[in-house]
This record gives sequence, structure tokens and C-alpha cells, in this order.
Amino acid sequence: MTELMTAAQMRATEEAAIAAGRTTGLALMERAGRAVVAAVFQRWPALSEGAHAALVLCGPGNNGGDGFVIARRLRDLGWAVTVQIFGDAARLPPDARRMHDLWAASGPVAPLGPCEGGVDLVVDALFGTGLTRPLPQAVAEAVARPSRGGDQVQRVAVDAPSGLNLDTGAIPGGQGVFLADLTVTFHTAKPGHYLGAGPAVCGQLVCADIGLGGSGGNLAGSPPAAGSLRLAEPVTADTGPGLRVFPGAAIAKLAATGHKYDFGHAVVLAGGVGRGGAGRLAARAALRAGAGLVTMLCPPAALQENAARMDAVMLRACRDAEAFEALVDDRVTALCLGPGLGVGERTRSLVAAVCARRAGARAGRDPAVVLDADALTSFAPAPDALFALLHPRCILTPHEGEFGRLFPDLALSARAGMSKVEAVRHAAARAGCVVLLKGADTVIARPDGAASLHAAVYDRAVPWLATAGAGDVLAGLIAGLAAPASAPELICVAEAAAWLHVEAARAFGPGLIAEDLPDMLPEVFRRVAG
Ligand SMILES: NC(=O)C1=CN([C@@H]2O[C@H](COP(=O)(O)OP(=O)(O)OC[C@H]3O[C@@H](n4cnc5c(N)ncnc54)[C@H](O)[C@@H]3O)[C@@H](O)[C@H]2O)[C@@H](O)CC1
Ligand SMILES: Nc1ncnc2c1ncn2[C@@H]1O[C@H](COP(=O)(O)OP(=O)(O)O)[C@@H](O)[C@H]1O
Ligand SMILES: [K+]
Repeated sequence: MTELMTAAQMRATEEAAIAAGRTTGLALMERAGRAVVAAVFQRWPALSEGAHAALVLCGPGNNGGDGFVIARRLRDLGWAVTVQIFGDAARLPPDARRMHDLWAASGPVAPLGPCEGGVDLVVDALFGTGLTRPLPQAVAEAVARPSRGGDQVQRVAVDAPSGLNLDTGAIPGGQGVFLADLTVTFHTAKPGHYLGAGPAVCGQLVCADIGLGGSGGNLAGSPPAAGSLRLAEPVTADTGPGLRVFPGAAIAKLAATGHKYDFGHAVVLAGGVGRGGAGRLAARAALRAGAGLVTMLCPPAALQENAARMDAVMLRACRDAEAFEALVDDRVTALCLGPGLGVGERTRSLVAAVCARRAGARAGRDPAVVLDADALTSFAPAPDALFALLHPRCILTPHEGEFGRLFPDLALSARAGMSKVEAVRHAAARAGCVVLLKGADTVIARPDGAASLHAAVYDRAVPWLATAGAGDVLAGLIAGLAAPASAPELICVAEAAAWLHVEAARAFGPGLIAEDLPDMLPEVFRRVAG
């Protein structure tokens, strides 16, 4: 797992390394520029042979400095290089100024404008982590300008496509952004490479080591640290063959042995007649995920319909919150409610009853509670009434619509300038439990600000997961993974569930419907166990 650094954290890391005498700004810039050239040659081997033509666009800060290094390096390799600058070279920061002067000793620098002659490569070194506001008009025009050379022109962005905010993944001001085929960032990726519009404008992402040391590799077996942000991605253990620390450590049945009750009893509360599909999807996912037992509770009138559709999942009639109390014992270790449950008072009272359950004599901790869909929407008129019921073993799994109903001030339409990561951190602190906000960029946060980003983007993009019921499966998957006695803490379970969900969708491929997801899990587990 990689720690994702904000622009400010990246600046602080660089300053600390320089202050400690481990490196210099110039050395970092030289390595950054060379790393971009190396990544270009790796992506387009034809460019590494013979001489070609490049247009290098340099900005007013250190991103521009990287551009001058790239220009010099390409020229030394025999390329014809055109360099254009936005701003005044005399006002460049010292390291960038030095790199400008090295280039300018033997090559011209022109202001931004149309480039005479065709090129094979356009390098965007206009703005990187320092972009704080929408692109100036001249830059917006320059990044949108077609380069002569047609389809053969490759476009590489240094650190970020200019116009993209690397903390938020937003393009402030709307349209102006460089559309890259390849983006080369340094030390660690930044949140904006994975959030929002980031992946679509970065093209492909490569992260280059520039010698800043320990690049934030995170212990996958342990939860993320308070206030940190990590990318949920597979990590294989140094010891032992095959088994992945992530997500393997969160899949109890891959490691432990035991009785079915050791793997926990998950309970899914489902909706009434004709509305049971969502609950059935969640229940099947919980069972496939590894819960030792799964019971579905549904209104009496829906018993028959559910009985006709399920075998391994047990079924009980549950009229209301009072009946619920009589049906669950202290061997129930995970509960999932919301999908298809209906919006209103009955759901609110079930949520209250579920959240009030505490660890019984046999369990070491409170049961995990997954609240999704209608369990969230039922509290739209009074979100604080929900927050008052929640405890740290609860997890809310909203999509953006449900999130906005509970946290109107943090809704997508209201959080201008605030990243999805910050919004989910605020939400988790307010709710007092884990919050997972869904999407191709799924963000999970704990009340102390520990956060994780699961990205189904770049080569893991699965647009066919945008299908009705996929969220119900995710809720059940979390409950099933959280049920075993040996399950890790909830934020780690949620990271693994998000990853498995997307892997199941990738394994099935286009044409996927939600029913297919639980049944793809065995194939994904076999690969994890390797
Ligand atoms: N921090 C690090 O560890 C390293 C940074 N390097 C490079 O340096 C970059 C960061 O450099 P800087 O902090 O100088 O930032 P940038 O070069 O991204 O831009 C900074 C300048 O642009 C101005 N600016 C921001 N938004 C603007 C707007 N909309 N219109 C006009 N001006 C605007 C800022 O006031 C500042 O003067 C990185 O992206 C990377 O490319 C690399 O050289 C290697 C190491
Ligand atoms: N384009 C996408 N790429 C990856 N995952 C997606 C995409 N669109 C939706 N998803 C995932 O699919 C699920 C949809 O859940 P949700 O919106 O609750 O739908 P439903 O209520 O129909 O189940 C979430 O896990 C979400 O992260
Ligand atoms: K750039």
C-alpha cells in the first residue's frame, strides 16, 4: 500500500530531505526530469531510438524547472526541442532558474504560442503541485492547442496535467486542462491522480523514485494511521509463499481454521414482498465472503418469496424491532441493513435496535453493523438522530446521493475546493464511525482521519460495475468479511471488500449484473491465496 501525499506533505518531505543535507533541490529536479524522459521511452520505445522533435511547455515554478531538465536531456540525445515559457524567466524560483539558465546557454526560450513544425512529443511542465487556482487564459489556450504531427503526437504531463488539482482531483474553473497520455509523478502518487477527473486526464500514471527515501510504503496488515491516506492495493508478504497481506489478512478463511461460529453469524435485514432482491444479494455476498452462517430476516409476508430463492442462507420472519430482539442471539457478529428495506419509521426503529446490540458473553467486541441505502435515507430528515445511535463498529456505505442526504454541507454539490477524502473524514468524525463513500474512487475514513482510497481506475477501471444492486453486494461483502472472530478492524475489512468487489467485476467482465458478483468471489479468493 502506498501513502498518498498532498501537495503540502510533498513539499514538506522535500524540504526536510534538503534541510537534513540528504539531497539538494537541484538534484531532485535533475532526477525528476530524467525520470520523465525514461518513462517516455518506456511507454513509447520508438521514441528512444533516433532523434525526434519535442515541444516543452514550462511554467513559472519548479514544475517548469523539471521541464528545462527534460528539454536539455532530449536535446543531448539529438532531439529538436522547442521550449516555451509561461511567465518571466527572471522570476523563476532559484532551482528552476538555474535549470532554465543551463538550457538557455545553448537553446532559445519563447513565450507560449503556436509551435512551428510538427512534433512527436509535447511535455507539459507548466504547473504541478503548486497550482492553486484555475489556469490563466493563456495557459488554458496553450494546453488545448493541437500540436502539429497529428495522432502521432504523444503527450506527457510532469507531475500533473496542468489544470488538475492534485489534492482534490478537480479541475478548478472547468475546462482548462492538459489531456495527457502519460503522467509521471514523483516519490508517491497524490490523491488527485486517483480522485474525480484525475485518472481521465492523466492517461497512464507512473510514479518515479527521485531519491527522497522511504516512499510511504504502508504496512498492509495494520490499519492506516490517524490522519494518513493510503491507496488500497495488493501487498504480498515478505515471508510465506503467495499469501497477500492485503487483502489476504482481511479474509479470515484464507488463514484461520475453525468452527462455523468462529467465522461468525451475519444477519441481513431484507425488505417486504417484491423488494427482497437487494437483501438477497447482500446475504449471498456475506455467505460467499466467508461468514460461517448467514440469516436473512424479512417481513412475514415475504417469507415465501425468499424461501423459494435461497438455500444456504437461513430465513426467519421479523415483523419489527421487537421481533428482531427475540430472533438474534449473542453469536450474531455482523448485521447488514438498508438494501430494499424501505424508507421510514420501521427502518429507523430497526436501525436503533441493531445499533443498540453489544458484545455478548461469547464475543470479544460489539457486532459490526453495515448501514446502507434505505437505512441511511430513512434518517435524511434528522441525520443527528442516526449519529446518536452509531458506535465505532458501525460503517455507513452511502453513494453520493445518500451521503448528501446525511451530510448536506459535505455533498458533492456543496464541497467546492474540498476533496472527497476531506469530506469523508469530516463525515466519519461527525458520525463517530467508519464511512465508505462509493464510486470509481471509493474513499473510506475513520473518525480520527485515517483514510484509504480504493481506486477502480486506469487498468482497473470497471464501468460495468455501475449496475443496479452492485452496492447491495458490497454491503453484504463487508458484513461477511467482518463477521469472523479473527476479522481485522472495520476500516481494513472495508478496504478489502472494496478491492474484492472490483476484482470480482474485473474477473467477470462486461455484461456483469449484480447477481454475478458473489459467485465470482471464489475465483478471486483462489488468486489471492495464490
Ligand atoms: N516537491 C518536490 O519534492 C519536488 C518538486 N518538483 C517539481 O516542482 C513542482 C512543484 O513546484 P512549485 O511548488 O514551484 O509549483 P508549480 O511549479 O506547480 O507552480 C508554482 C507557481 O505557480 C503559481 N500559480 C499557482 N496557480 C497559478 C495559476 N492558476 N495561475 C498562475 N500562477 C499560478 C504559484 O504561485 C507558483 O508561483 C512539482 O509539481 C514537481 O514538478 C520536482 O522538481 C522534484 C521534487
Ligand atoms: N464506474 C464505476 N467504476 C467502479 N465502480 C463503480 C462504478 N460505478 C459504481 N461503482 C460501484 O458500484 C457500486 C454501486 O453501488 P450503489 O450506488 O449503492 O448502487 P445500488 O444501490 O444499485 O447497489 C458501488 O460499490 C460503487 O463503488
Ligand atoms: K505539469
